Amino acid sequence: MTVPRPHTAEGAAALDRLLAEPSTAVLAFDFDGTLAPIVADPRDARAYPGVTTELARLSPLVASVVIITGRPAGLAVEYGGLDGVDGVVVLGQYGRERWEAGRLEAPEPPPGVRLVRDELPELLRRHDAPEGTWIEDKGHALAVHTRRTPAPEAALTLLRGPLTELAERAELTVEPGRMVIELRPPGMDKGAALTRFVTERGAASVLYAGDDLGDLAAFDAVAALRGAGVAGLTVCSGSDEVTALADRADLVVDGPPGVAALLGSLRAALESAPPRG
Ligand SMILES: O=P(O)(O)OC[C@H]1O[C@H](O[C@H]2O[C@H](CO)[C@@H](O)[C@H](O)[C@H]2O)[C@H](O)[C@@H](O)[C@@H]1O
Repeated sequence: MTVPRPHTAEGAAALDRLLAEPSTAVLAFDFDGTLAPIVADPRDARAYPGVTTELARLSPLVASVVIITGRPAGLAVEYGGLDGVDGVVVLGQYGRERWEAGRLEAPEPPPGVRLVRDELPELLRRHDAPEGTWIEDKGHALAVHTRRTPAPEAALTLLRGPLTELAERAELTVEPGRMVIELRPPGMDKGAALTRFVTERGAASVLYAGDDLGDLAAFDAVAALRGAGVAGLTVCSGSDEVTALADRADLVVDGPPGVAALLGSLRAALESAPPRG
């Protein structure tokens, strides 16, 4: 199984560096839509078959494997079976939380989160949110999901204005995503989280794979890291729902099955590489 070739020169150079010097490479992944297929109920999301095993085999071959997700870190660990991946780090809630070796670090949520928690049900009633609209309370943030309504895009359009107004009053950030609008604390995003982690590890190369609008900040971070001499490869887990990432990515694969295949090909290439030295 050969590793698919990125279609950009920068991406191809980063892949070559990653394969030549894996011990200085960071492999970073989003969770939903990238490692786990999108499902109607967020509580049913699980890693695509084979993904966790491939991550576990890749982890000792590279500097670090890190998951950067909008999910609470503990939930991503549970849904992804990530406690079976030695050395993995999970940066949850867009980088506010850090899970590593079974320990979770998280700051207190800002007071605006409580305000949103208190007001959101009444706001949805007042604006006739359709049947199927669902509030996901993530402790540090709240997400309003419309995937299970009869017309998810129309429901998002209906709620976008009122949710933005509430977020402003609560001094929170609006994070749009796949059939979801999240109200979350400002001051951190996946780009800042990725930059901090790559710098902490002193990596010479980074691969970042994502599928949703929240991953664009990480793509921006990869571009900035290139300017600082870190070889960067962006991978889009492609879908019909979000096209903005495919336009920016060095490599586009076919959703979580494509990501799983990419992991397998990387692992096979690294395992078969002759020892260096
Ligand atoms: O950063 P991610 O790991 O991609 O997490 C982003 C959000 O993903 C989840 O919602 C999305 O996946 C659900 C399950 O497939 C799907 O039902 C929903 O429509 C998607 O928006 C999650 O529920 C959010 O908390 C995450 O922030």
